[in-house]
Amino acid sequence: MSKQENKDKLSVYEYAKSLNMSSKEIITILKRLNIPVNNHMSVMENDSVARVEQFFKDIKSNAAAKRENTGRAEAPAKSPAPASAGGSQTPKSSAGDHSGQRGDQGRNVPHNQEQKHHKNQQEKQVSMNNKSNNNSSSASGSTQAVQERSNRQSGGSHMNQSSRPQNSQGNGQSQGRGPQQNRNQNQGGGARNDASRSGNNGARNNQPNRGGGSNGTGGNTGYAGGNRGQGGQGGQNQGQRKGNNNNYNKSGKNFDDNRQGGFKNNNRGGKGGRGGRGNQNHQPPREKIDNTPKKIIVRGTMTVGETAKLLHKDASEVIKKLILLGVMATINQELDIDTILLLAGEFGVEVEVKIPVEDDRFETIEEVDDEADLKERPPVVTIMGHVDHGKTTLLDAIRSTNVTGAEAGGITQHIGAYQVEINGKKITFLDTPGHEAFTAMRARGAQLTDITIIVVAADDGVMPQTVEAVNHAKAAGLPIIVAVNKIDKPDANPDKVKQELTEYGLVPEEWGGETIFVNVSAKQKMGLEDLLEMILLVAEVNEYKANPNKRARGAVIEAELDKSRGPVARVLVQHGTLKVGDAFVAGNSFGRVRAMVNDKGRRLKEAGPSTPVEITGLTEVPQAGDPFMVFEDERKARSIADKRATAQRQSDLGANTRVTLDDLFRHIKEGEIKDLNVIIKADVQGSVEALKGSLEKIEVEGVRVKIIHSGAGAITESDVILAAASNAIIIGFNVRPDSQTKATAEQEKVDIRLHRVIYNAIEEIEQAMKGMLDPVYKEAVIGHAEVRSTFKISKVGTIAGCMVTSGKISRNAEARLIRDGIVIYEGKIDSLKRFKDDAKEVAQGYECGITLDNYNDVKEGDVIEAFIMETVQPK
Ligand SMILES: Nc1nc2c(ncn2[C@@H]2O[C@H](COP(=O)(O)OP(=O)(O)OP(=O)(O)O)[C@@H](O)[C@H]2O)c(=O)[nH]1
Repeated sequence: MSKQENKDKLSVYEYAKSLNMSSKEIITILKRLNIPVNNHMSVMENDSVARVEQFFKDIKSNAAAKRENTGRAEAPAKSPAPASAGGSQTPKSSAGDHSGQRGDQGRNVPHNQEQKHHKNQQEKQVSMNNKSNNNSSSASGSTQAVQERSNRQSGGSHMNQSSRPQNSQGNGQSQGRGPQQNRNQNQGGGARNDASRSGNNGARNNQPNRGGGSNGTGGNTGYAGGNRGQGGQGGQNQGQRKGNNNNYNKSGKNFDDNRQGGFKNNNRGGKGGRGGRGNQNHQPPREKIDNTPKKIIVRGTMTVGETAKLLHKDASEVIKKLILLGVMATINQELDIDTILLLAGEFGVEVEVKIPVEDDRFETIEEVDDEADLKERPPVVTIMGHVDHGKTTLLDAIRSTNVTGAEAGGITQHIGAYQVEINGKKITFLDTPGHEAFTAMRARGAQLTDITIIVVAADDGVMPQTVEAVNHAKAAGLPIIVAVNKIDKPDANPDKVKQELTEYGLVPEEWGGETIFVNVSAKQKMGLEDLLEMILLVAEVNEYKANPNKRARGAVIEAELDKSRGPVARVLVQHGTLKVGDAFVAGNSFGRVRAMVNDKGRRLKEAGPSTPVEITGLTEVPQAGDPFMVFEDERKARSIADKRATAQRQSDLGANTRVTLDDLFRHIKEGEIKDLNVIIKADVQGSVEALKGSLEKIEVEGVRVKIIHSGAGAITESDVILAAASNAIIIGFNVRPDSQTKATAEQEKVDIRLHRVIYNAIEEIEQAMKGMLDPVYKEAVIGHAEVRSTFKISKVGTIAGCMVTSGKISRNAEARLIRDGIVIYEGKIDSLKRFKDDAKEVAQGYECGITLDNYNDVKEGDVIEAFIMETVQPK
């Protein structure tokens, strides 16, 4: 607890995270305690923390007292064996961790497996405490603090049964720990750190997954968890959270492993006593013969009433149990699966969770493999850079010089990517150079690339698209290697390139930075080996790995309809191994791999991670960037493809999933957004810098503005694609998108905000982040007219002879004059005439004369955009 106080003030979110709970749960508790709280970003005052802690304690002690009573009443003569005393459950496999653990402490048995479990247990405890216990040493005092806290949350509760009889035996847990146990504690801590760095803690630790309970990080079982004293339940619940992924991966077998299997395995942890390991030899005999089922199957959330029915209990009995678990519920209240698991555990009922995995959204299935199953794989590289700086030449040069001996002479085939070999290691190059293609793929959800090479011509230096490429690579969070090309040219100046790139955060290693620069000449084939070696170096540092021993998944690089072979897809296998005969889904199409050819034109039977292959056997042509995955049979693949097609149709019609300023606050409130990604385009660099500087200073409740790209010039399609891929909004200052860009933005649902006053742009963002943006008016462009000629008439000014090219121009609309994508005037239309007559409006395809209010510098080729301000229904 004292550690808690030492902490700097945390937000609800951070606090919840430190307890492995959700913000929602903490907010519920705060509300229940009448502590004012707004959302997950609200600050947790020390007092609030203390009260929440107290709340946990109260619940815990209530539960302990209650259990003690029940324990006495139900099993007075129970064996002191720790696990069996814990009420109804003696965990089987996964629960074995907990029970074994308790046993360990008492017995100090240096049994390997049990130690492992023990370690896992510690890991979990520590990881739950990651805020406060980083410094916690092996001293059992601090251990106790750690445990105490973890106990409050979830599985830890079973450790905490100090009030229970069996603990008299197992009290070594935290106080009487022998040296060996202390060491374990340390190991646990260390492991936790590792794991959490990888963002993967539970999963990694879970490796054998036998100990679902202690391994799972799903301590997020809610404050209710504090009550559950039963190890088995704890195990059950936590394991289930993560078990989903782990089971999938570790099995090494394919299909079903991501489904209920995961739950099922872990659930056994919740089962009372059946098959308990070794020393947990006796299961407490059921005291009363009742009709409580041994096992229930849960397929999703249920109301209290439904749960009670399933458990063959009275609703009142269930509600009572829930109160003890810290959940105030009415009969019609929905219970989430975690709570149902807890509840069932309280009644000693095993739960099998059968949540239909959304196979149709298979790209979202996260797979976490056992470290042991991961094998090194070739890095996947994309080449980007300014036009004519030599991307294609470089790709060709690498390809032609680095084919392996055996393959030399083979006919190379364009399959969207190719592999070269150097020093016995392979590198995969995607051979559609350019950041647009790269980001377009990313926008479709395909993250194919590991490393980007930015090609800069040494005689030309950093150009606009070089900067774009750098920003696109950075937005994707990828390592960058700079290939300074054309060094054979007499006017080549590689140092200038280095100098220029420092401005964009790419500082060469020799200047103290971290970016690798390699001088090459694609044309003369100089420096290519260096470049490849540097790629391998980056790959080595980043340890790109994949598990080849599972069903394949990856993404479509490109696809087309071949006259003789039907739909052909070129895919990059990213995980697993793709085999001829595999049934698969690619995007919304499906098929069975009929034939598979590599980039050398050779037929393959199998293709492992990072291998590009061309496959035939599809029913339709998928799109570049579509995810693909292998399924157990064609029937399944067909049904998934169908579902995906339907879902896509619906989402095409449906809501906008991209962030917009109008719904930004909602995203922030729901914790979906940590950074507001922004792309800035302005007429001059000065304005870009000014906007950048001001926007970067904005911070509202921990959410910051992150400028992912900026530049002077019109808003381009590439900007829109980057925004779509990075969930960004675009701010245009005195610039406009052209019509094609606008159409793409509409299609991709990218929010473009155009301003002429910097202050307004900043204020708009700030207000949106605070949820105060309530746009009453929104601009609606009604038409465009192109200036075909101009006439100067004294006293009137310059009349623009125009052709209305889209929509209409209305006399009372507002107008802006655009020259080369840049807004040079914004104001009112002064007069609108058809021939000599005043006109109210002029439609597309008609000529008209326009004068602008107080503005005469109109030139041929300018575009007049007419717009009106419309009221917007507040969302
Ligand atoms: N001297 C010299 N010329 C080169 C070198 N690399 C490429 N070039 C030339 O530069 C021109 C452009 O090369 P590309 O490979 O087409 O450039 P790119 O970046 O792929 O161009 P886009 O596909 O249009 O974006 C060609 O005429 C090449 O022959 C080099 O190392 N030295």
